[in-house]
Amino acid sequence: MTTVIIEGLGLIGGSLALALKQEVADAYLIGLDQNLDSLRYAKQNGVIDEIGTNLAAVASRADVIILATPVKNIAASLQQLTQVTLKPNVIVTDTGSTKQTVLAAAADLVAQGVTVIGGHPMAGSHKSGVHAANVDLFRSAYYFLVPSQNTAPLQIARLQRLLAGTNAKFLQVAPAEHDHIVGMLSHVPHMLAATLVNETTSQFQDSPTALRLAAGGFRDMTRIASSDPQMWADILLTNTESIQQILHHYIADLTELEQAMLQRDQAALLDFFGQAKVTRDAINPKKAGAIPGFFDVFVDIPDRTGAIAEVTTILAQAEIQIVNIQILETREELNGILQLTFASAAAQQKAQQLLAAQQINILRRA
Ligand SMILES: NC(=O)C1=CN([C@@H]2O[C@H](COP(=O)(O)OP(=O)(O)OC[C@H]3O[C@@H](n4cnc5c(N)ncnc54)[C@H](O)[C@@H]3O)[C@@H](O)[C@H]2O)C=CC1
Ligand SMILES: O=C(O)C(=O)Cc1ccc(O)cc1
Repeated sequence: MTTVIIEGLGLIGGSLALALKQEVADAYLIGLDQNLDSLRYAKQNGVIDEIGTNLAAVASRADVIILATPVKNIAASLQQLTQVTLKPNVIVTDTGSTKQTVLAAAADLVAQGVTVIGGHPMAGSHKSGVHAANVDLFRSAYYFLVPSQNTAPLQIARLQRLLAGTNAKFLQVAPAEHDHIVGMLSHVPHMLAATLVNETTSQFQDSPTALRLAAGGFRDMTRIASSDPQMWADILLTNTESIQQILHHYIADLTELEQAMLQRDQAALLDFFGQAKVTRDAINPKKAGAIPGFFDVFVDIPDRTGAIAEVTTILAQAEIQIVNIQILETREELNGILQLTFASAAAQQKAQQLLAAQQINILRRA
């Protein structure tokens, strides 16, 4: 039996639990969470086998311990584990979005000879909680592994085998390198998304309905502003240095752009937007592994009762799982657009074929 403890049964912990169960035949999962409803839901739905009381009480039984709470709590749990006698071969890993803080908090545990391998799956969602957990969440996404000093390569290979059910692509990096990469690709973009929403709300204070006019670009850029505030506060407080450096570059870039505009420097403006377009066009949106790694189908929905149910029934009958469903109100007087998100390219393609066969109008994009 492989006993796995997962602390934090939210979106990420819950999805990892499902992937582990699928891959590791003898896995026995003990779940811990401050939210009792999540624990009960996880037990009732077979996500875990046992509800744990507290980490210190169950840790000595574990072959693997996965910490999947917000980052500050991960650091606290790593400290807590120094007070427990763990199995000699145990692997302690986490899913936190920042790694220098986590690995620094693990130093005492590592000094005791415990294997600590930081982890960070680069897939997720703006949704949270165990109800949003999905066995396919990490498929084809990158999954950073950040070993501590002196980690035995055999232990890294063992962890990768245990996590093989995620179907993720593992990538080993050092803590500082990790924090800089995700600072650029994830943390600062989240700050910009939230700033866009807050600044716009504040400027539209006297016309609260103006936000409804937001077109596709604003919606695309701000989806991630719906993410969990606690998680993002922790991320900023634990990757401060990398984020500050990146922000300095952004401020300089925006100032330069402002100057080019004020000086009517058309060549500089064309160069600025041209460079961005060339790079953005080269990112293949269908290529998995980017954040968030989702596969969308956009459907034209006539404004009549039951139209959405027709679409979802066709997909349900074919047992195609919809990861997310959203009505886009980009064209208010016309038909609505239904955005259906699937977990894989195969599911996306099958859905497209089935809907088209039923004369449902598939749009190339929203
Ligand atoms: N949401 C995302 O897209 C991604 C998140 N991560 C990281 O994974 C970790 C978990 O994130 P999510 O699953 O999205 O969050 P979540 O909010 O869905 O789940 C976190 C879970 O931890 C529990 N929890 C919070 N504080 C606790 C404490 N002190 N003791 C016990 N349980 C506690 C909560 O009740 C919740 O069930 C975070 O460190 C986050 O930075 C990593 C990759 C992607
Ligand atoms: O939803 C999105 O686009 C994300 O950016 C998901 C995400 C959030 C936090 C991470 O540490 C990694 C991935």
